[in-house]
Order: sequence, then C-alpha cells, then structure tokens
Amino acid sequence: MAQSESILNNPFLNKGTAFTNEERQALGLVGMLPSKVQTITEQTTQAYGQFQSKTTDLEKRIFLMNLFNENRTLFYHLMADHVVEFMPIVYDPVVAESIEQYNELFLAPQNAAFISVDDPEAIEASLENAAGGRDIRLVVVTDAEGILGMGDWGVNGVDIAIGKLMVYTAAAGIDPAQVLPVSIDAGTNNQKLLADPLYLGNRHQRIYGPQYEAVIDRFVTAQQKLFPEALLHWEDFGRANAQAILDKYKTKIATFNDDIQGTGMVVLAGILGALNISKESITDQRILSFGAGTAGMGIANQIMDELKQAGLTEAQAKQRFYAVDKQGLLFEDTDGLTPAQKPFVRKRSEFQNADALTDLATIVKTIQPTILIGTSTQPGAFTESIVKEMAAHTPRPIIFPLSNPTKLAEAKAEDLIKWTDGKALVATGIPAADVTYKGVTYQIGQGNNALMYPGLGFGLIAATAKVLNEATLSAACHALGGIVDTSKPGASVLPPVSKITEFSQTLAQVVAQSILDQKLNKEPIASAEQAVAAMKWRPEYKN
Ligand SMILES: NC(=O)c1ccc[n+]([C@@H]2O[C@H](COP(=O)([O-])OP(=O)(O)OC[C@H]3O[C@@H](n4cnc5c(N)ncnc54)[C@H](O)[C@@H]3O)[C@@H](O)[C@H]2O)c1
Ligand SMILES: O=C(O)C[C@H](O)C(=O)O
Ligand SMILES: [Mn+2]
Repeated sequence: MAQSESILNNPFLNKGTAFTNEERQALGLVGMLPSKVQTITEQTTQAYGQFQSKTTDLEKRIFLMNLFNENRTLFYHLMADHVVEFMPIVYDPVVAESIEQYNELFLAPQNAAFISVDDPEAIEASLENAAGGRDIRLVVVTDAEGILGMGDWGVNGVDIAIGKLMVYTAAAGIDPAQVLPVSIDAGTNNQKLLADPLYLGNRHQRIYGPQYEAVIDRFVTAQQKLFPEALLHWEDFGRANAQAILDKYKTKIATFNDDIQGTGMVVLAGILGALNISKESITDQRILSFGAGTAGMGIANQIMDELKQAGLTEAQAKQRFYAVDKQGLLFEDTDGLTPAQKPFVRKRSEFQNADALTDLATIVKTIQPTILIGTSTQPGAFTESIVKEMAAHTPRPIIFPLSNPTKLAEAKAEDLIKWTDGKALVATGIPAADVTYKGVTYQIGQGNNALMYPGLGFGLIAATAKVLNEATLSAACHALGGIVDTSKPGASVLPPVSKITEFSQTLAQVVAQSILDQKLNKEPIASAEQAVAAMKWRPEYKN
C-alpha cells in the first residue's frame, strides 16, 4: 500500500480533511481529499450532526464505531464534548446489543488481538501483529465467558474490551495508540452462536482445565515479554476462572480484575458516599450481597477490608455479611460453595429459621439488612414487598441493583425511591435518569466500575506500578469523597459521569501516590501528580 493510502487508513494517524496542505504535500495526499482543510472543531461539529441524525442507539453506535475505526483523534475529540451522551452508546448498555449482534454487524477488527485456544503457538505473534509496533501500556483482555450478566458470548465479547478501553481514554486520557484489546477465544458454550453460520469464533465447546490454563499462562508470558510496562486488565471471565487467574498473577505483575476489584471499589465508594448522607457508620451496617459471584465476592472483600480498617476484627467484620446465591443464604454446609464464598458463610445455629433462609424475601425479613447489593443477574429480584420490608427496619436503606445490562437489573431506581418514600440511597449499574418524587429531585449514582477503573489503571501505569495491593485499592475508594455536595436533598451517592474526567484524574493521582509511598514503582518517579499529568493524552492533532 502506498504511504498516502496507509495513513488515511491508519486510525492512529489519520486526520482526514484536517491534513494541512503542507502535510498533504509531504505525505503524498494531494488530490486524495477535497480541497478544504478543516479544523478539528469543524470536523467535530459535522460528525455530531451525523450522529444526531441516527434514530436508534444501535445506529448511533455503528456511526461512532466507524468514526473510531477511521480516526481515533476525532472520535475522542467528539466524545470529550459529549461524554454523558456517548458513554451508554459506546459502553454499557448499548455495547451489549453490539455483542449479541457482532457477527451480523461485523465492522472491523478494531486493532484488537485475537488469540485462539486452538493455536497457542501463535499467541505471541498475534499480540505483536495487533500492536503493530505501538508502545502498549494497557491491555484489556476478555475470554467472554461472563459478558456482563449475559453469559457466554465467545469471540463476540471482544467488544467489551474495546468499550472498556474507550472509557479509559475518554475518562482518564490514556493515549489510544498505547492500548490493546485482546480476545481469548476458548470456544463457547453458547448454542445459539455454535449454530449460527455467521459466527466468527471457534466453533466448539469452551475449553477448561490444563489446556485453558496453559493458554492463559502463555498469553501472560507473551504480554510481559512484548509489553513489559503494560498494565493487564481482566474483564468478564467466568466465575471460576476470574478469581483463580487473579490469585495466580496478582502478586507477580501489574494486573487487576475489573469485575472483582473495580466493582468492589465503586461499591465501597458508593457506600461511603451514602453513609456521608445518612451520617451512619460503616461498622453499624448489615450487608446483604445478593448474587455471590465474581462481582458479589469482590464487593464483599473490599467492604471487609474497610471494616477491618475501621477497627473490627476479621471475625467481627464477617458477622456483618450475608452472602446469598442461588442456594439462598450461604452456610458452612451449603453445597457447591466457591473458594471466594467460603470465608463469608454463616452458621446455621445463628438462626432459628436457618432452613427457611432460601429466598430473598425471608432472608431480608430475618436479617434486616441496611445495605442490599444486587449482582445476581436476576431482573426484578428486589420487589416492592422486599424493599418495603427492608425500609421498615432502617431509616436510609442503601440499595444498589447492579446487574447489567438494563434488562437484568434487580430493580429500577425510580421504583426504589417511590417504594421507600424517598429514603433509599440508590446506585444502579447503568445510567439512570433523575427521579423527582414529592418535590425532591434524586440524583442516581452510576454504580459501575467505569467510575473507578480508568483512574485506577491510569494511576498504576503512570506510577509504573509493579503490583496492585489492598492499600492502593483502599486509598482509591476514599478518593471520590467530597466531590458530591451531600447536604443537598436528593444528592447522589457517587459523583456524576459528567465529572468523570476530573475525578479520574484525582483518582489516578491518589493511586500513583500510593504506589510511590509503598515504593512499588518500577522506575524512579519524582512526583505522582507530574507523572499523571505527563501521561495524559489530549484529542488534538499532532504535527
Ligand atoms: N455495575 C457494575 O459495575 C458491575 C460490575 C460487575 C458485574 N456487574 C453485574 O453483576 C452481575 C453478575 O456479574 P458477575 O461477574 O458477578 O457474574 P457471576 O456469574 O460471577 O455471578 C453471578 C452470581 O449470581 C448468582 N445467581 C444466579 N441466579 C441467582 C438467584 N436466583 N439468586 C441468587 N443468586 C443468583 C450466580 O450463582 C452467581 O454466583 C452481572 O449482571 C454483571 O453485569 C455489574
Ligand atoms: O461492563 C459493565 O458495565 C460493568 C461490569 O464490568 C459488568 O460486567 O457488568
Ligand atoms: Mn465486567
């Protein structure tokens, strides 16, 4: 391909009609573009007009993804002006529709690396080819066994890695040329995909066990070799693999699991925000995790750490938790406990009606939780009667229905406010509109790890972190405090997405500082603030 053609097809370098006349001369682009040289502002206005002419969210998404594929700088320049409007389109919930229709809608590989369980020999070359010589600092990898709450989506799940990375750049300012989305195609147990002639992934059942683990290991080894300075972010792995992979690598490399740790962080930050409003203490809470899977147990561990810091012993802290899964309240003798659930189980002897504690209504009535968190993938599970029962025993019930996408949420924000007569302190997984009830406008926090992982990841990269530990996670959870004016009636428990670039920067600085304080940086760094500021990429054309 001629240089002129390749630069117009390179989304990291392309400026389209914004190439100046000098650049057109130098790059052999003369005559390949209409004569007018546009500014990025003009291009942005034009692109936004086109965006607005699309009628459905999916059409809007396809338009934006085409722009992303052509010209990353313009895409992010546009997104910077419309972050609240674009987040649900490029990320959750509309990303869910694009994953479901990936084969039909297939646009472009979007500079992702596609790794196949059937070809481990090709792993290193696949990463190298997809990176194309770019200086990769951030890798988001998924095997798509647990896409949001929608289960197994095989190779289609690559879109979540791409979506997460788009939020990283929009929120924290990671250079889009320094990121790499990775799909690990380990097969799929999704029968619909296996039967679909258009399916683009490996057409066989999902591989588990030693063969899978060897692929993961080979991937991590290649990633470390090719991009030793990169942070590795795991997304939407299945319940068993997510925790096991994190435990295997977290003390060796700079890595985190977003569903476990990112979610734990945003929920703890939301609880701290809620307690700021209610003026209650975290040590007085009874916490019910409904859906004790990857996210549910990540949340439990993050809150546990906070309770210990607040002065409780491990045993006292555990008494505050009630982990509920398919089997009901989890007891020592419950069948099928996961390793992550085991530390949080209760004794049957603690309850007079232990054998009846199999459904949420009875459990809520019995334990009278003050905090109810949903990561169960069970739509509508927080019913009116359950919520009213909870609210009867606590003045400001904290209720976070977090299951994504929209159709899986345990409750709607508006219902929670109404059923509790405005008392509930609410955060939801996807964006929720303000709720006006009896003259008060309630702002609903977005309890989505997207509020945390961009700042967390950016801070770790800027500080050249060796590893991520509990001290840094805890510091990050406290970093969002003070951004919301909690004295205002109807105040949100979390800061709004409209401020995501500001608070991601604060978060990144706190994270980088924590790494430096613990001497966990690989390279010498004079100041956390400077390191974060120096790494920030801005969506402007460079000469
Ligand atoms: N808002 C966020 O930031 C965020 C972050 C991570 C996950 N999530 C959402 O949380 C949900 C779970 O994600 P995950 O990664 O933990 O998945 P997971 O599969 O690891 O966990 C889901 C858990 O729910 C349990 N469950 C299923 N049916 C149940 C029932 N009837 N009653 C009680 N428990 C039941 C499952 O057994 C499992 O343990 C998804 O919808 C996901 O989108 C949201
Ligand atoms: O992707 C999201 O919206 C949040 C979270 O990581 C999830 O799996 O639901
Ligand atoms: Mn996820």
